[in-house]
Amino acid sequence: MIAFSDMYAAWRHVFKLDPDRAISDEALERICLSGTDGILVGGSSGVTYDNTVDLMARIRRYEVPCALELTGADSAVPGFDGYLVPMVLNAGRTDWIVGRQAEALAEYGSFMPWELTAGQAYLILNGACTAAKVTEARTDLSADEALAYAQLADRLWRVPVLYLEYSGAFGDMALVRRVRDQLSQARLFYGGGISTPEQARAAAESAHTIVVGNVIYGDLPAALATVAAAKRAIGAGGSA
Ligand SMILES: CC(C)=CCC/C(C)=C/CC/C(C)=C/CC/C(C)=C/CC/C(C)=C/CC/C(C)=C/CC/C(C)=C/COP(=O)(O)OP(=O)(O)O
Ligand SMILES: O=P(O)(O)OC[C@@H](O)CO
Ligand SMILES: [Mg+2]
Repeated sequence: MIAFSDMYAAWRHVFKLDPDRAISDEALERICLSGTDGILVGGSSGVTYDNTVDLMARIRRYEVPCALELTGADSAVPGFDGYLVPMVLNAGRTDWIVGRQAEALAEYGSFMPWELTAGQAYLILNGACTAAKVTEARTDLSADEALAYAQLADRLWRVPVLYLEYSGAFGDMALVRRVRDQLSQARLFYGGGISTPEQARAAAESAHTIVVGNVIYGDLPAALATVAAAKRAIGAGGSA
């Protein structure tokens, strides 16, 4: 069996599916057979055990790797290929950085499949997205501040995944590249506003892994077209 760390280290393109949003069987089949490297299951609100287990079971009809972003102990469903635990570096309150995670681990840590689990340091840079609002993130960062948060996660905490989150808006690719270029060991995930092949390609040339979410629900053909574009991108994806 392939280790989870080897699995996500090979991801250049993933789709993010939200358990709280409806998707037809036909659309799900096209997503799972698209050639994407993996499916991330996660959302900022309305994620429950029932809607997560339901979505996982539907994705499991296909061979595509599938990981869960753990946003609450209540929705920690067994059976995924891997688990990512978000910690929001620029959250307004410490409970979104380490507090809620520590509370969940105090209660359920002995049940954690650690060999399938990785920490995921989020830097949220679009103040209008749900995750920014929920965590009261300080998103008006200078480039130097963003780079400092990235160094903290990568070099001090040695978190294996750093996630630049612009959910709903296409981000600053020059900044994404600067962050990637200074990383020592973390893999850089970029997500936010990718809805065209050109954006997918630019993002895939700037980050190691790109995450495509909302466009799935608004324009499925556009979402599917991001896969080939990311795979054609030159450079970044192969190495952390
Ligand atoms: C694995 C398993 C079976 C274990 C069993 C034992 C068990 C229950 C262990 C507990 C595990 C654990 C450590 C849980 C901690 C969970 C927790 C409270 C984590 C904190 C998560 C966090 C910081 C959430 C804030 C929001 C955030 C960063 C979400 C990430 C996902 C995201 C940004 C999705 C995009 O959201 P979307 O809804 O699409 O947003 P838009 O509206 O902008 O589109
Ligand atoms: O939904 P979009 O804007 O594609 O962003 C993807 C992902 O980063 C959301 O967590
Ligand atoms: Mg979304």
